[in-house]
Amino acid sequence: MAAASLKASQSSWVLCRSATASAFNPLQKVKAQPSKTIANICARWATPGVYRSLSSAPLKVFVAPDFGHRHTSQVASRGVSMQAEAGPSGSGETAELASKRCIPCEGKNVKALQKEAAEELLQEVPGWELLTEGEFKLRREWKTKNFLKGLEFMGKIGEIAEQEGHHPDLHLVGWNKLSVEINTHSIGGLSENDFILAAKISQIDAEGFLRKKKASLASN
Ligand SMILES: C[C@H](O)[C@H](O)[C@H]1CNC2=NC(N)=NC(=O)C2=N1
Repeated sequence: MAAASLKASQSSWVLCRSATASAFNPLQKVKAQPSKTIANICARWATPGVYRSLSSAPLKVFVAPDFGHRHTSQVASRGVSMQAEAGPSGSGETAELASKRCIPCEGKNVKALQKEAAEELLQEVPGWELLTEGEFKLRREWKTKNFLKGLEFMGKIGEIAEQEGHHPDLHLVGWNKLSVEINTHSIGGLSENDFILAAKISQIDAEGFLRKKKASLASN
């Protein structure tokens, strides 16, 4: 699963989540203190994520969903980025998007998203990438445990697509490389439907289908 790379934007909130929570808790807002690193601020939660050590300008960092609790001191002492993987629970924004329903693609209400709007919504579906060569699309890839698990995972995705009446393009190549591409065929581009479908797919508990990926430490 592609690691979620999180964007930091200039504002003053650090958003943390409780590492003990099994399900996603409402994000805990913690005022960023320029003097402390985000790791220290979130030490109590120590959720792995892409942390940026606080420069003078406080940063807003959405902490990626954790994939198992990391040792606090490791995070605090390093004060550097820890690359998290977008997990099944996704962020609070993913859950909100996933709670929506796709609207009929043939309706006149389906609006094509411009690039800026698509990039904004992309922040709510960590792990997905935006393709802008030709028709805009969302794309995500996984390495599955084996070929049959890949087909099984595709089946789960297919069930959601049928429920939503909105369908992705599914590819399973090289026996275990599963990739999903989504856009709205009726408009030849991206609509909110595509992000809703991506969010719902991100909510699938894919643990049983995917090869385990070792989390890695990366410098800031
Ligand atoms: C009739 C049927 O609902 C439409 O053709 C739906 C089916 N699924 C779809 N899926 C996607 N991704 N885009 C569409 O425009 C679309 N249209």
